[in-house]
Parts: sequence; structure tokens; C-alpha cells
Amino acid sequence: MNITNWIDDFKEPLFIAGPCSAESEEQMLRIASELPPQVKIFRAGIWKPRTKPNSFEGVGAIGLNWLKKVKDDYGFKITTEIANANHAKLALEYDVDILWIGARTTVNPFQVQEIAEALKGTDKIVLVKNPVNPDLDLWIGALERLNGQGITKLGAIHRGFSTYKKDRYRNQPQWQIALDFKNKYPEIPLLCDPSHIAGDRNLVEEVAQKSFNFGFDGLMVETHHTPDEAWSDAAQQVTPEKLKSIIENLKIRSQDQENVDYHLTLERLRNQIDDKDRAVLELLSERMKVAKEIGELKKEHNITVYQPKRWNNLRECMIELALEQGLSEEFVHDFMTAIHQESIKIQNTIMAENTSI
Ligand SMILES: O=C(O)C(=O)C[C@]1(C(=O)O)C=C[C@@H](O)C=C1
Repeated sequence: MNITNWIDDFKEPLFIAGPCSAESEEQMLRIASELPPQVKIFRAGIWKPRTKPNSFEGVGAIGLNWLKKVKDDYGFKITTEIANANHAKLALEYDVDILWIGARTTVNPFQVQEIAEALKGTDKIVLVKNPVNPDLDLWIGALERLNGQGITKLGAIHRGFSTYKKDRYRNQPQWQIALDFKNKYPEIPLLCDPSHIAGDRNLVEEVAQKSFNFGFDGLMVETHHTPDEAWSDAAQQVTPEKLKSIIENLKIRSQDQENVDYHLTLERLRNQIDDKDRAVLELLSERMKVAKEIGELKKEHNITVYQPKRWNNLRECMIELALEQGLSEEFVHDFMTAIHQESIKIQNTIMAENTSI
């Protein structure tokens, strides 16, 4: 993708804040007046895609006037969500600085294409939230559609993934997907939306810190002066005061640093990791050779590759051992499953040798 660096124009890290929904001009100006100085971009949703009908679906285009007032009176850059070509045209007309595409829109390539065409050639910044389902290609695809229309100031927002079963968080972070994104497109700024991941204002801070531990470039935090009375997403909005304390407490970590002691110690530890990884690989190779021998034995005696009883026993024993060794059950389960899958694959290859299938 052809990407223009825009984030360096802002003081890093980038903080975007403001209410989930614009409710009135008074509400917008009040929140704008109370936001901490680190916040450079004011957000407010004016068209709100909601799960159920009869929920508040946003004030509509009138909110663009209120956003403009926030920009004129307080000097913020302004941003809002656009969900169709008409929203895109209106936002451009009102000179909204940054546009974002929400998770429920990113899932729909037709809609994204329509928006991309409506924004064709704009030098506005466009941010794309991950789709509601954990699909990295769909996320990247939306950015590519925008880029295909000559939009080069792009950014991504990680807002977590929807699941049927809710647990601690409203939307599962599945950080690995965002990290894979960052690995693939290091030149595209990656922001975190801790409000939508957390779904609970008491958890916003821990999610925000985690994203900074991973090297995200900024945050978009839903902020309301009276969150309990907010017309949408009341539970996850924080007050401007709370946002100030979140920002002040954030540990901002750098990717690297010059410190000699740090580098010497890191190198010593990384050498240890290299040795251990090599030893693990050697052991894995030996294990697969044994699996191969078992495969040959099974073939000779016409026995099935898959032996569920043995596999279940083995996995359970390993998990027990893992816990004693201070490893997590989930990790050892996944690790053993990967080993077993490979072992089965090898044995299946042996079964197929010298046959027509
Ligand atoms: O014990 C066996 O029968 C094997 O072939 C080994 C092994 C394994 O890799 O651990 C592979 C396949 C079976 O489903 C169970 C276990």
C-alpha cells in the first residue's frame, strides 16, 4: 500500500476522545472544554449503527455543526464515524479532519468500496476499525479499498472482536490479530479503542496500558462528562477527569533504546532463548522420528492413525506436568495439539506411501 505518514504531525502518542454519541451542542462543548490537554482529536458519533432497532441512532447531520463548533472554539481536530457514501460526502463537506469506518461497516466490502469511492483522492485521514469478526484479511481489505482510491493517510483501530459468550470484556481483544496487522503494515498507525474492548469503564485503563505494552500508536477513548446519563454505551464511557488520570498513569514504552546495560543483558538473555529454541527443535525432530516409526508399525498391522485414548491420556498428563512446571494449561494444550496434528499428518503420509491415495 502507498501510505503517507501523518501521525508524526501529532505529538505522539495520539489521543482521541469525546462522547460515544453527539447529544447536543451544549454537551459537545462541555466535554471539549474538560478534555485533558494531551487529547488532540475530538470524536463524536452522529450516525450510530446499533444492534437493536429503537435504540438511539444518532442525531444525524446536525451534529456536524456541533463538531465544527468544537473545532472552532477549542482548536481540536475532529473525527466522526461514516457508514455510507452519503455520510462520507457530508463529512467532507463539513471539513471533518479524520473519518473512521466502524467495525460493522468494515465487514461489508460493498459498503467499504462505496465509501472509498465517495472519498476518492481525499487527503483526509481515514481510520478503519477491525471487522466485528476476527478476520485480518477483511480488515486489510478495507484499507486496500481506500488506498485503491488514492487515500494514503490511513490508520487502523483495534476495537476487539464480537463473540456470543461474553466474559470479562465486551469484545475479545485477540491481541495476536492486531499484532499480526502491525507486523505486516508497520507503516500504518495502529490505535486501540479500549472502550469497546472493555465495555466497562473500570477496565478501560488496563486495556489501554496493554495496548501500549504492545507498542500501539494511540488511543480512542469514549469520554462523557456524565457517563451514566449518556444516550449510548453508558457503561464504557469515562469522565474527562478519569481520562486525564488514565493518560497520566500510562506507561509509554519505546520499541528500543540506546542504554548499553539494557542491550548487554538483552543479548545475553536472547542467546539463552536461541539455545533453548534450538534444543526444543531438536527434541521435536526426534519425537517426529518416533511418530514415523509408530506410523510404519501401524501400517504393517493395519491400525488406525488416530488413537483417541492414548492422545487424551497424553494430553492430560502433559497438562498436569505443565502446571507443576509453571506453564499455562491453555498454552500446553495448544502446543501438544499442534504436535499431535503434525504427528498424525506424518503417519497419514506413511499410510499413503506406495498406494494410489
Ligand atoms: O501413540 C500413538 O499411537 C501414536 O501414533 C503417537 C501419537 C502422538 O503423536 O502422540 C499420534 C497419534 C495418535 O493419535 C496418538 C498419539
